[in-house]
Amino acid sequence: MERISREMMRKWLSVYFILGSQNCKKDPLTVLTEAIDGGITLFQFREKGKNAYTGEKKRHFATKLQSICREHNIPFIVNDDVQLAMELDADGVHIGQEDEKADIVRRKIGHKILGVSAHNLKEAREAIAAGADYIGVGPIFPTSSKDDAKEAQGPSIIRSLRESGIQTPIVAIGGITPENAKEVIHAGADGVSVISAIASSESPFEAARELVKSVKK
Ligand SMILES: Cc1ncc(COP(=O)(O)OP(=O)(O)O)c(N)n1
Ligand SMILES: Cc1nc(C(=O)O)sc1CCOP(=O)(O)O
Ligand SMILES: [Mg+2]
Repeated sequence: MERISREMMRKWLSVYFILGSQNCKKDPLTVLTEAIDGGITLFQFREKGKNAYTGEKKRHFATKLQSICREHNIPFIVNDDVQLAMELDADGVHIGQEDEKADIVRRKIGHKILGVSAHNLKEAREAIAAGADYIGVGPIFPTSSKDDAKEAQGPSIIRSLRESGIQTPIVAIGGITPENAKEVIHAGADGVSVISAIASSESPFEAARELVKSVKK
């Protein structure tokens, strides 16, 4: 397996859905299936926070979500837990500034996809130097899905990273909805990453479809 190309990475980032059991009003497997039918392009397993599964329950839950992704050719990314990603032979890992160091993770995962969170130009440059395939930039808008989220920076952070010469694929995250998704794409993001816009929707299928439409416009 080779490192993913930037072109393919940009396509996969288009509508990137993140989910954990704690985010769902209904059965998470149904939510993921509906979201895939609605057109999501990438999936992240993020099982953390209050009442999150741990140990064998977490692993078992992850394998169920991974099977659904495999059936539909949607790459499966694991948040934070590099060991789980390797055990499951996931397609990649997403880590933040408080997680294991990106260069160490890159060595552990070989050519699997590596996503790294960055909040400014310095972090973005370091992530890229360490081998990130994409960077996750946020929160763009206020979010209630992450307890320790930083202050929202608005789409201008994406524009500023692009103007500073960052060409690595970027996905915007935090408070993104079908209504504001266009703004971050116009600012230079390759895609949008969401939890609540899909997971808290009455219809994850419709929500995903609306996001796909907004990102394409
Ligand atoms: C696509 C994407 N971007 C950013 C994050 C946030 O990662 P991190 O800062 O490590 O925070 P947690 O998600 O681990 O709470 C992400 N998960 N995905
Ligand atoms: C997981 C995560 N990371 C963020 C960051 O800023 O790095 S914001 C966030 C939560 C995104 O959820 P929602 O789409 O419901 O706002
Ligand atoms: Mg993290």
